[in-house]
Amino acid sequence: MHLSSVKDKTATAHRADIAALNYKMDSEPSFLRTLFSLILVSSLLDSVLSEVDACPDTKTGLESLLPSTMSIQNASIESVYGIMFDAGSTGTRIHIYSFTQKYSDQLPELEREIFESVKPGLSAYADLPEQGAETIRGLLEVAKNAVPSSHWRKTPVVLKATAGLRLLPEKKALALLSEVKDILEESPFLVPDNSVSIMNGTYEGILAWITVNFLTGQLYSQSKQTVGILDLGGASTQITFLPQSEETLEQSPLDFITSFKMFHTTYKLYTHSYLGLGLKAARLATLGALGTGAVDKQVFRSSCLPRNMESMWQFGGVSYRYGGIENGESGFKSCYAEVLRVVAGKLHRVDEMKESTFYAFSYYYDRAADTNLIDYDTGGILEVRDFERKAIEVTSGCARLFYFLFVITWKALLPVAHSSAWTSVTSLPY
Ligand SMILES: Nc1nc2c(ncn2[C@@H]2O[C@H](COP(=O)(O)OP(=O)(O)O)[C@@H](O)[C@H]2O)c(=O)[nH]1
Ligand SMILES: [Ca+2]
Repeated sequence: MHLSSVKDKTATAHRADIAALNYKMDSEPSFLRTLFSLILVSSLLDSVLSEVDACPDTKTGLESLLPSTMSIQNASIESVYGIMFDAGSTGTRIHIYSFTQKYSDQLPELEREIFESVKPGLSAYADLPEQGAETIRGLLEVAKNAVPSSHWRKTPVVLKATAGLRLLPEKKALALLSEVKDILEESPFLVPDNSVSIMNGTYEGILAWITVNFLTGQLYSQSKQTVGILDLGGASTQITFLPQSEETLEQSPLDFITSFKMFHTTYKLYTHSYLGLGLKAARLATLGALGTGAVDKQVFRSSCLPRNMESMWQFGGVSYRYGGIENGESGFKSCYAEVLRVVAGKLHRVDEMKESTFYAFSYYYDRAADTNLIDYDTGGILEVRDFERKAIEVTSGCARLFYFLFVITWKALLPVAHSSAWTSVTSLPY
């Protein structure tokens, strides 16, 4: 099964009837923008999120994650606003949404989204929580300009952190969140209880799956041919799909299967977030630099890099020197073996994925576009083996820094590393 995919390059706001939820990819080319918005808006509803339980066979209130619940606390027939921070491992992004509700008995429509981002992410300020929280203050200024002052006090603001903070020692993560909460509370916006937290990896996967499948029309179609999702972030990677085979349900680890009820249907999803196997965290592990902190003058070497290459790289607020192995091995084969050691024993593979269709985004998209596997503007359809082919190509070519990044991207696909699996690479535009 093929799916076309698009990348919405329009940075400008568009009108999208998210209430109707009847997007078809052909008829709504900018649906991907809406897609990410939905994930985030769903997350705005913290009370709802707290009902989602990752335990197997738990019925949840996920119906209420749908836009029908977006008439949050400040609903009226005028515009309503919501502010969502996505505190990712590589950057913090603010999404400011406005909705309109023409008639009080109708659902609100997404009218506009304003987006801004800063780098690095909060986790880079693990030892400087106040400074980290200041990055939020800057983004809140954008929100103050976007939301009319008459609406500030009724506009909820929520921050969800992902894998960067999950990887930090709890004390440091909590210190950051507490500073951030203080900054939000100093702002003129509405700060609901529990508005600043770390989102668990299972929610992250489920929300992305729900959103993609709503927007592709699968959840309310008769056939319910849902698609899986693959999200490759900086510090974690999520895979979520609806198993068709009993074998998958029976043979998967218990905590990979999550049940929830939505629209009178119970979904049993396979979902897992691999913490530490995001693109950047996996690269650190391959370099042997994970958890070493700032090591002065040490150069972390890998056969994934050209022999004579040496450079600096930053992740999570730490600078690393890294380079190739002079007079040593270099190239795809040895690089592959190195990366294999990092993922060995950590990945769960399921046979039925061979036949499945996935939507892949984040670094899957970025790297595929960077290496011309897909068009940056329109996305494309790929098979896992296309990533592999490209990895071989760039590692055996001239000294391209890319290739290190690339092999990891490909390895990170291993949860679905059956080369016949179709992957529709899509982008969630900024
Ligand atoms: N298109 C788009 N991509 C995003 C957005 N936010 C994050 N990304 C992508 O996510 C990747 C970075 O992951 P990040 O969220 O920082 O790390 P995580 O905490 O491990 O999920 C990059 O590929 C980004 O391009 C967004 O709002 N839109
Ligand atoms: Ca992310």
